[in-house]
Amino acid sequence: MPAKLIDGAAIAAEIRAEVAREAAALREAGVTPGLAAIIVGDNAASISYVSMKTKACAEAGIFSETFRLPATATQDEVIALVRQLNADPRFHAILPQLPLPPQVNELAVIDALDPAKDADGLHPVNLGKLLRGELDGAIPCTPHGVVELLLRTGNDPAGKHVVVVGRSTLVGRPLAVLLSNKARGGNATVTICHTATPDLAEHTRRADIVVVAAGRAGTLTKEMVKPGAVVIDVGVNRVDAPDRPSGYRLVGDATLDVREVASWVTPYTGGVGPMTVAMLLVNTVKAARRALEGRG
Ligand SMILES: Nc1nc(=O)c2c([nH]1)NC[C@@H]1CN(c3ccc(C(=O)N[C@@H](CCC(=O)O)C(=O)O)cc3)C=[N+]21
Repeated sequence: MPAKLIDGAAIAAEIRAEVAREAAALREAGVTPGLAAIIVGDNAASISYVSMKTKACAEAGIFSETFRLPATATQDEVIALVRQLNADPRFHAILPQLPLPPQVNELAVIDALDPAKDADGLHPVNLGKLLRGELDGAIPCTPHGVVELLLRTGNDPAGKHVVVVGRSTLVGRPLAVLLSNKARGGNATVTICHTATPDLAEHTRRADIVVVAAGRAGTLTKEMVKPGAVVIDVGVNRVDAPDRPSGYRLVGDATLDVREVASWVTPYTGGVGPMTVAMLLVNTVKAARRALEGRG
């Protein structure tokens, strides 16, 4: 039986509707949740992603504004903008869209954020809280979205063996922490691998759930998946497609044939991507709630 496709777009819409109800309650209490997005330069993908995010904010009743700096902006200029937004009470969350130009150190920009306004959950204070199992702060959006996809398709990771392929600070490592925490969405047995792991297939074949977040097409193939396992594909890779007007198409880190053996898989689009956006909105209303309750 072919795998069922996980409808990330539908689950994300469900979460955005929950966020909209929370945003309405916050407005009722006198606080309009606000998100500030920062784009440095003219990267077309960044502009498109941020416009998806601000559109999602508008639909959920979250105020948002995008701040643009030229591609030549210095690190000090970016940090000055972050500090200005840290002090601006209209914004409860700040999103410096990545990647930043080479002259700007991304970690330095993230470190300059008020941890209470960290939309992505990437500030060291929030990553540290995550490691301590304190989940009241911002949680990295893509890992959080992966956990919600599992929970909301009846694939609670508790008691399962999850193999995460990819060790990035953005996805793989925070995901492994979330899955192993003693909390909702956690209690799994977690193995972290990467593309240089010897005998990667030996590990992935033992998994009840495989999450591929390696950033390389073809990382996970059918032979590497246990029959009936769940496959979550976080990868976004461009491959040449001369037949397309754009000249490329997007594929994940898993090959399509994993669908012949898995029980559930995420599609290349409409899977994890829309969840990343939904969880950004979750972090924004959580930050507004903390500010309202004086926990900011
Ligand atoms: N500070 C920061 N935070 C981020 O969360 C962040 C970032 N920088 N930089 C770039 C990556 C990428 N990212 C995506 C969000 C949504 C989709 C998404 O919804 N994709 C659609 C397809 C959209 C398309 O066709 O391009 C889908 O999967 O169905 C994908 C990728 C967030 N990122």
